[in-house]
Amino acid sequence: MIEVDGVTKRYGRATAVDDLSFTVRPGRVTGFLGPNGAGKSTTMRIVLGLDRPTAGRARIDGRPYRDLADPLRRVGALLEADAAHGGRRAVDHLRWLARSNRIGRARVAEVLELVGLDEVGRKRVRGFSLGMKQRLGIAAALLGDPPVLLFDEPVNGLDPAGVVWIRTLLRSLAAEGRTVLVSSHLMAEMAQTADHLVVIARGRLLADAPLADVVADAPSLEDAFMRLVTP
Ligand SMILES: Nc1ncnc2c1ncn2[C@@H]1O[C@H](COP(=O)(O)OP(=O)(O)OP(=O)(O)O)[C@@H](O)[C@H]1O
Repeated sequence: MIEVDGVTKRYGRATAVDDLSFTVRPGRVTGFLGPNGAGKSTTMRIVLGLDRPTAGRARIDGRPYRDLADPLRRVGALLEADAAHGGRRAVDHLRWLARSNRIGRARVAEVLELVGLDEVGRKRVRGFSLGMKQRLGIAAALLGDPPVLLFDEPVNGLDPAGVVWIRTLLRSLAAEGRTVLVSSHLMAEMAQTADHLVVIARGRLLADAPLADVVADAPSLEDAFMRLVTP
């Protein structure tokens, strides 16, 4: 479970997140939607302890990120595809992450296979396409087999087969009882992937409801979204 509780984040005089509260529950895919600059990435960074809120707090399974021992075993995240150093081999990047969280080497081979990178694991990351880097980021997120997962725009750079693959993966992670929060601008994709939606704009909560409720009176999720975010 992810709890965001009265979180505000200001950068100077600009308010990126404004007294935001919501809970992401296990066993379903929760889509995190909002226009550019709505505060989605900032919120995810705060949940992951990468940014400090100006007010409020965020918890993962009841604890702030900084209190988690071996955090990769508690929460996995894909924030940006370029997190691995270009000069590193994919397998070494994952081994280094695994070692830092007391995860066995066998799991590295497992996640490489899971994301379809087993054949290129010994290649350097700088030669990877954006889609391959995205898969490597997903492998890192899954490394600790965590019950909580956050994905920021995971289908960026993926070809149509990759988009279907990530949709299937997210759905199966939720079906296994994990907590899955995924941000996206692709409404048609979200309509096929998410069970529940959290919609924000200008850092404020606009909707926290089942997908079916959000689209109930609209021809599509895109229409429902535009209605919600248009002031
Ligand atoms: N480090 C920073 N310093 C100053 N302003 C920032 C910083 N990070 C984010 N912001 C601002 O905070 C607001 C929210 O940004 P954020 O990246 O969280 O939005 P987002 O919903 O993830 O957007 P997008 O969909 O475009 O990725 C924006 O106005 C952004 O310019």
